[in-house]
Amino acid sequence: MSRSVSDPAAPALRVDGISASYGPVQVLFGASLTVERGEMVALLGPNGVGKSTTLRVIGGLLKPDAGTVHLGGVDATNWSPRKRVEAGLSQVIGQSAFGSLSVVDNLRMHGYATKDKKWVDEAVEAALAIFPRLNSRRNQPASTLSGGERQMLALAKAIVNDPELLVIDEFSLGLAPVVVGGLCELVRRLNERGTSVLVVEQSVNVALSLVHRAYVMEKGEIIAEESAAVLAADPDRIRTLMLGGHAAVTG
Ligand SMILES: Nc1ncnc2c1ncn2[C@@H]1O[C@H](COP(=O)(O)OP(=O)(O)OP(=O)(O)O)[C@@H](O)[C@H]1O
Repeated sequence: MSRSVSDPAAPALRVDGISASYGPVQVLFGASLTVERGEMVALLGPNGVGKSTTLRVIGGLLKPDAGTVHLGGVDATNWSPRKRVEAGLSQVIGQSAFGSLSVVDNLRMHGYATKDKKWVDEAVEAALAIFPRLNSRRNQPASTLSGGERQMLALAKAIVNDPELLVIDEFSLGLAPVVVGGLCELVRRLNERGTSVLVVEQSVNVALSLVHRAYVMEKGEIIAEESAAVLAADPDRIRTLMLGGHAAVTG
């Protein structure tokens, strides 16, 4: 499926009624969410409620028991992870890199889905230009990078993919606030260029300062959906939701 086949009027991502399990243990119970084109959305919730599992289903790393995943209006539920990447999905999950390869080679490898290798070279340089710190370590093995530098590399890889939809799991984890600020700025820039964004983020403040809209998940279900500005203005409600409170939403 090439990117051009997707429907420009359709949402970048539509997850509809997803249920998923690890062996006999069901983790997701009919979760639904949408990311419109050009939108930045957060998926929030307490630990262990199924946020990362939702991202795994979106990326094709876990097959759902029920429900569908549409990318750009096209049913991608049964697509391989690779086909989803080719359709414009880029995921930043953890800080995985090929440790023995240099920063530059890690970035080049990430352009594998792109046929235009000249474009990949340009994209690698453009991505490195955004991160001078990473650029100064361009020929160093990825295994020698600090945590913050690895997150920069993970986002730089996403840029090389030039994604329609960027999905990020926990980019602020363990990073200094100044680094997180820089990463947020980069995500904003990508979004301004047209990339839609879905982010799972432990820090509610970081997430709400970045996104337009947020969903809150509890026990594998979406229990609230709100504009980020409305949610940010109501710290009591955020606290209740993040502690896992159905009552706060329905009441
Ligand atoms: N590979 C796995 N095998 C079995 N159970 C798993 C696996 N991965 C996650 N789980 C379980 O599924 C549930 C949901 O996990 P998930 O990682 O999706 O939650 P989360 O909301 O992302 O949590 P956190 O915010 O702590 O990262 C948890 O109970 C977790 O222990």
